Amino acid sequence: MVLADNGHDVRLWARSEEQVNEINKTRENSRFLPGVKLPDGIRATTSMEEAVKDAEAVIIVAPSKVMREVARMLKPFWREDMLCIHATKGLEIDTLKRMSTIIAEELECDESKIGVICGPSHAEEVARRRPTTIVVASSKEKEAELAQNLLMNAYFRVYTNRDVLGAELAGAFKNIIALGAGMSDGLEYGDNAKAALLTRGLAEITRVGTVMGANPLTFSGLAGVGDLVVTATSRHSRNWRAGYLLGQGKPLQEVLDSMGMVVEGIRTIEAAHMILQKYKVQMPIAEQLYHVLFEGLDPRTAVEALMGRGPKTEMEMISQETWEQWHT
Ligand SMILES: NC(=O)c1ccc[n+]([C@@H]2O[C@H](COP(=O)([O-])OP(=O)(O)OC[C@H]3O[C@@H](n4cnc5c(N)ncnc54)[C@H](O)[C@@H]3O)[C@@H](O)[C@H]2O)c1
Ligand SMILES: O=P(O)(O)OC[C@H](O)CO
Repeated sequence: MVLADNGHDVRLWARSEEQVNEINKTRENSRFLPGVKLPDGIRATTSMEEAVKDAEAVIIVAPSKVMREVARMLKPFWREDMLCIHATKGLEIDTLKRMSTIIAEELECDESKIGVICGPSHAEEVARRRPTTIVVASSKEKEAELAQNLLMNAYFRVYTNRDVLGAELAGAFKNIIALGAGMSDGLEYGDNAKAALLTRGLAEITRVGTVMGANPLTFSGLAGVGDLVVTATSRHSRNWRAGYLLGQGKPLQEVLDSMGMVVEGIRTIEAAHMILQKYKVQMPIAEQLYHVLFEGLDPRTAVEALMGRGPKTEMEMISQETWEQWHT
């Protein structure tokens, strides 16, 4: 919608013929964005070739679980001169790879060709043209600026950032903490507990992101703090809602069945469980969430475990030893 509002010719690929027909005939996507009239400049299609042919830019927004599959479908029609960015907030669980790596592998291009857009932007509000700010990260300054020019308008403000790795990790990890904040709300633990989770959660994801090579400042920006705030507080947030239902004692499968949309945080908690073992970095909140989601731990016991940890300094990020292990 943002691109169409900016006067671009937009083709929207989807796999469901029913949804494509609905969009083209009624200008509405009644399942995901009921009540929103889509601009005439958007043409939906089930043909990847038709969607991508002659395009200047391609934006991929598939759930992380199917990113590889979708990028593989794009490959025959992809050209090196196309701008390619994604908006997916997750990791590949088995390999811990980021989405830009997966896309580059499938398109057989250099990873620096792939950028990411992230930041606090629930589709429900962007589609109603409510003021929104995002960040586009690309290691190529020119490509970041091209994406900025394509997307920016009066209600959609776009910043650039060169730290693709940091932006992707911040976008994926904030879902873990937002899910934890939802769980805290589901347990009716109040505002102090939620503020603590968000603050210490930000410290936790910044710490692990830095060990993995991110610029810590990216986590203070729109991709980190900005998206953490929106995902942990918005009524539109799937991750917060899933956590809320879990905190109320609903079983994981029942929660997933009731959502009807992707909840990236759940898979990212699985990934974090592997990351903390691989990078030997502490992720206490993610670890407790893993025990709750996948090992049946009572959420109240998880909170007791977090509160009962030994005394610490607030400023501790990572040990010199850990830093040297990953950066020398
Ligand atoms: N919804 C938002 O406001 C928002 C904002 C920013 C980023 N994101 C990110 O975008 C990604 C997708 O989220 P979403 O909100 O669109 O999820 P969603 O659950 O609302 O929609 C997922 C879409 O992917 C399609 N899909 C599922 N499997 C597929 C496959 N194998 N091939 C092709 N398409 C397939 C589904 O049919 C559906 O249309 C996530 O990583 C999410 O974090 C979402
Ligand atoms: O609805 P959520 O929790 O998946 O969050 C979606 C986006 O990341 C918000 O920017």
